[in-house]
Amino acid sequence: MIEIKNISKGFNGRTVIDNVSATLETGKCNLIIGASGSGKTVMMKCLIGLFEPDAGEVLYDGDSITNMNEEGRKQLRQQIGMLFQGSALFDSMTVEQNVMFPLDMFTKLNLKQKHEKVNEVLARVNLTGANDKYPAEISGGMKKRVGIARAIVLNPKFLFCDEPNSGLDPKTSLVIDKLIKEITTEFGMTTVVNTHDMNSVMEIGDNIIFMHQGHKEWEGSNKDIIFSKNEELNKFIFASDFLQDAKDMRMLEAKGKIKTDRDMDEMTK
Ligand SMILES: Nc1ncnc2c1ncn2[C@@H]1O[C@H](COP(=O)(O)OP(=O)(O)OP(=O)(O)O)[C@@H](O)[C@H]1O
Repeated sequence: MIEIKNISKGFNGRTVIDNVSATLETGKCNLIIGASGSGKTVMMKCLIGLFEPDAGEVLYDGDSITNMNEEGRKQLRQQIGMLFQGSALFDSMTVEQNVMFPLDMFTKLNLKQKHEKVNEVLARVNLTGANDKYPAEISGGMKKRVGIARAIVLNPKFLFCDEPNSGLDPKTSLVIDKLIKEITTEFGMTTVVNTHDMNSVMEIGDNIIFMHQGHKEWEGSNKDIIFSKNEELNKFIFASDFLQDAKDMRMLEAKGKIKTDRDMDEMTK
């Protein structure tokens, strides 16, 4: 579990994160959503300790990263897996070498053990046999899966995914979303996803934090979102008329006002 307690952060006298508190739960996909510039990336950097907040603190399973010394942070970082926006694979390394990298850096496993671990995580992301390929030889979706394999190879307790669907088609995005959701449950990780992909929000949003102009405007699940009356959230989510119509339909459906396909036909006559 990650607890965010009254975090604020500013640059050059301008507040960018304004007194945000939230609880990011274990075994769940916690999404940080919001328009461009709303503070999602700054928030994520405060969470993983890349930025020092001006006020407030972040607790990992009760331990405050804000007050941790360098050694404590180093140990914590080994429990954190990161999936970067562009996958951030090393182009000159094979898939296997990319996934093995954290094992080389942070463990004393022998080569046989490292091979076993790499093969185990590659199998988990459905990339068995891709060991010797180079990033340039695989698709964007496969690169993300290699990125996920590398992020989970040290069995992290916390997984951070920055825009995991950027550059992917909707079908491949769904595969990546489902994979993130599955491994989160399977390994009991606290997963934090920074996104503005509405499909992801609806698909994997167990706990959604909506950022607006640096503050937490709304919090809820993908089940709550459709009924939210928050004006800013609705403006953000239902930015197109098509989505607004879809929301109206879903609400009628949920209230039992649309019962059959024939009713739907009547309504659209
Ligand atoms: N290092 C920095 N120095 C000064 N201002 C910064 C810095 N990093 C971010 N900002 C400002 O903080 C605000 C929030 O930026 P942030 O990158 O968190 O937005 P975001 O919600 O992640 O946007 P996007 O979806 O486009 O990535 C922006 O106005 C940005 O210009």
